[in-house]
Amino acid sequence: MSLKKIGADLDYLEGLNPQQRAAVENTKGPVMIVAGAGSGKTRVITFRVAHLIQTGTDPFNILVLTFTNKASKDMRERISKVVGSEAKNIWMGTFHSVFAKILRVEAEKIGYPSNFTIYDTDDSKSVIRAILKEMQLDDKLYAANFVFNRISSAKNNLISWGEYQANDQIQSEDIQNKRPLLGQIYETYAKRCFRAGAMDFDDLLFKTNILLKEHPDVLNKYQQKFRYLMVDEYQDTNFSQYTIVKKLAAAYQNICVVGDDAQSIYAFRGANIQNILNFERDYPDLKVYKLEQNYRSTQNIVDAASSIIANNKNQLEKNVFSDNEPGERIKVSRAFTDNEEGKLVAEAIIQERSTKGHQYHDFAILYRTNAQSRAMEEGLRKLNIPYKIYGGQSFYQRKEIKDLIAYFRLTFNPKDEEAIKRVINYPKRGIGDTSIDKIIVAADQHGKTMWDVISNAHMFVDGRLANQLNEFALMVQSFQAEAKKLDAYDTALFIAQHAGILKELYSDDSVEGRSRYENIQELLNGIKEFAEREDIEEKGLDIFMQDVALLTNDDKDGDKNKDTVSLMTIHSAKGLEFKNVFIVGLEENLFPSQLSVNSRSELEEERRLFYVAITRAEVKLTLTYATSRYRWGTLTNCEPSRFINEISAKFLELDVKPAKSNSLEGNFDDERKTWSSQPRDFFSKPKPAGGTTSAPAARPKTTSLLAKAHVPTPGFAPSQPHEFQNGMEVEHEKFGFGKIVSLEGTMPDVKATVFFQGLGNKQLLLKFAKLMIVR
Ligand SMILES: Nc1ncnc2c1ncn2[C@@H]1O[C@H](COP(=O)(O)OP(=O)(O)OP(=O)(O)O)[C@@H](O)[C@H]1O
Ligand SMILES: [Mg+2]
Repeated sequence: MSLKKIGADLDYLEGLNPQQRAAVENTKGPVMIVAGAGSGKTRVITFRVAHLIQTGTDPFNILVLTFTNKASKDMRERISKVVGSEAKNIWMGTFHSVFAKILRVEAEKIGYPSNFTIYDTDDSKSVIRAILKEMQLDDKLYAANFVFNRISSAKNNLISWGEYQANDQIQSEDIQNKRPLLGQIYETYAKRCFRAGAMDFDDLLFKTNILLKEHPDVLNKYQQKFRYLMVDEYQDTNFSQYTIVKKLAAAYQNICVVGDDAQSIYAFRGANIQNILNFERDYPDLKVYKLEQNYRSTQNIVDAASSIIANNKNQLEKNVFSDNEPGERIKVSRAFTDNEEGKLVAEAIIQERSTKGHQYHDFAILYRTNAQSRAMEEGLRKLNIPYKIYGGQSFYQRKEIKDLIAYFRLTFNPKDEEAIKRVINYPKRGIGDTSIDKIIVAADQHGKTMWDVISNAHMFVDGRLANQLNEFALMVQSFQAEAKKLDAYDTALFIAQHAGILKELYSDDSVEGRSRYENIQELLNGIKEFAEREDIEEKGLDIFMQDVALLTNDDKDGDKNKDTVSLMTIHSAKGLEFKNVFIVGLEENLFPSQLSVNSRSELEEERRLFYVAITRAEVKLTLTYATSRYRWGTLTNCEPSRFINEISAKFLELDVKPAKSNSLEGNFDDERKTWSSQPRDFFSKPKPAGGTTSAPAARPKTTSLLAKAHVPTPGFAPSQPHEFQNGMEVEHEKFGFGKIVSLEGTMPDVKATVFFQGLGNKQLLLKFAKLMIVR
């Protein structure tokens, strides 16, 4: 055991049970903890790092890999409470952010500029679409999404394009699937990215593997540097990540991984449970610690979670118990529509908050898909409940933000072809698609990059186009010159002004235009904050840009201290905990998702997702479902999820208000508020599977009233006449309340002109606008 630093305080060890403490103090050699949710795995890593530092390890020698940026930020904060400011020197972050940082230092060794661009998923798909167009391939057979996933999965399994093409099994698979050209597309894609000095997300790991494999000196350097490695959420690592960890740990073998196979929810992205099993094989000296006590949740929640996961065949055996109070039963609530579900959750939050003394930040609403947040938001807004949505469309994914960032990217990496394509004609400068095609053809013909052609335009194209390109090149060069002199904020402002973006957005005084302008201001404010930070020395825009492609909404802390309800998908809730949790949309074909119900392995993954969701709750858990909901523009009948049925009845309390027309009611014992004599049949529905209809059988007699108050009218189902009329008062998700001025066209393309207070007339296509009738 390592020596205690003189005077170091080791009191924190008191906050650990004997198994946790052993795992914390045993810092040498390989350690693995596979244990259930809430058993303190993350706590062990946190305390272990603190302990290493308190007993004399240099924080620069510690590498901790977490699943989200937020997780690493929280962990660092907790460690700093024990070790003070030394905590900032720990290498800690997601795989992507840590290895992007290392690649910036080492990029030239593998032929990349150190200021390489990180292509996000949109950029990658745009490159793929361009390639498909050039190769004149059927974009249904070779859908960009499909091709992207195929390339991604090859990279995550460390298969280069050369190996892909040479692998007989892969080739025959592709031929069988009538897509024999995937290998060639992969090759062109990889070369295109390389020519643009760009790496996609998967490259950050794939190229790290290449770097460590081909440069033993670099491998050795990082093995010496990272003498202690720790990985949280190890069950969700893919092969590429597994290999990096294995290589780095090879010299000292001080590696500690923690995870829970029952929470593996990223198989669709290549995560491989095999990595847990391999670990035992890789390190024969492995010490395995068992954590069995759940400290997070009430007994009811823990036992219900165990009863759910027991339905999965494939799992490692674990015991879990809670010493906390038995707690309340899990509440199951039914709504008739998704909008009513939102209302019901909002009302429950108000009530729970006043009866339990919880604050808004103690509540989380978890859903399977981002689209479900709309109904929740509406419910919360109506009761003035403050909330924050995590994930979803990131601030950094908005068009105007990406446009300005593309100018920044171009400034530091003029080879970046996706950035060129994005802004060469934005704001408009008369360089249209035909001109862009000319640039690409010239670049291909001469083996040059697009930037070579643009910056020497007169050598490659003639006349007017050459002049326009020359002007564009001079502008970018002026940005480069300013970036050398100015700090991040002044450079960014200079670019926003001189590229014409600020003026373009300022002159658009529509609601959307104004909000885009505000978003640009918000980005500039963020850059200003960065430039004014005192804890960093280099304040150039290039430094700010390094991580920007990896940032998500959740990393913006604007409202960190606000007391808000959290809304997020279950995938983003991993590792988190809240006193009071709502899991909404527990319906067949939504959760479990429609695509998963035909295969055991996918259904088991959905069940693990449900297990993750349940185990986020500390004291109170509510499950909700709607009997009808709008999906893809039509009202759809929904059945309660099979997952509710899988929870043993003794853990549940049903709150399904009497509704004579609903077949569920017959089984519900209203007085005892519990299961009837045939609990397990309770949710097995005799009704036909969720077909689409405008008058679902399960809806209550009050349908017409509800329709006026909450339900989007089924008017925009293509085959039906709509219910809108001139003069009707309606509500729009974004524009608020308005009045229909006129209606034109026939279904499904009826266009409504609606007058909104303060905004004037707006034309909306009924089939997309999701207008609700108020009166
Ligand atoms: N020995 C302990 N004493 C008191 N509280 C503890 C102890 N161990 C863990 N906890 C608390 O229990 C909760 C769950 O711990 P933690 O988040 O580390 O679990 P986990 O195993 O990482 O969960 P998950 O699988 O969901 O990521 C946290 O609030 C943590 O502070
Ligand atoms: Mg954890």
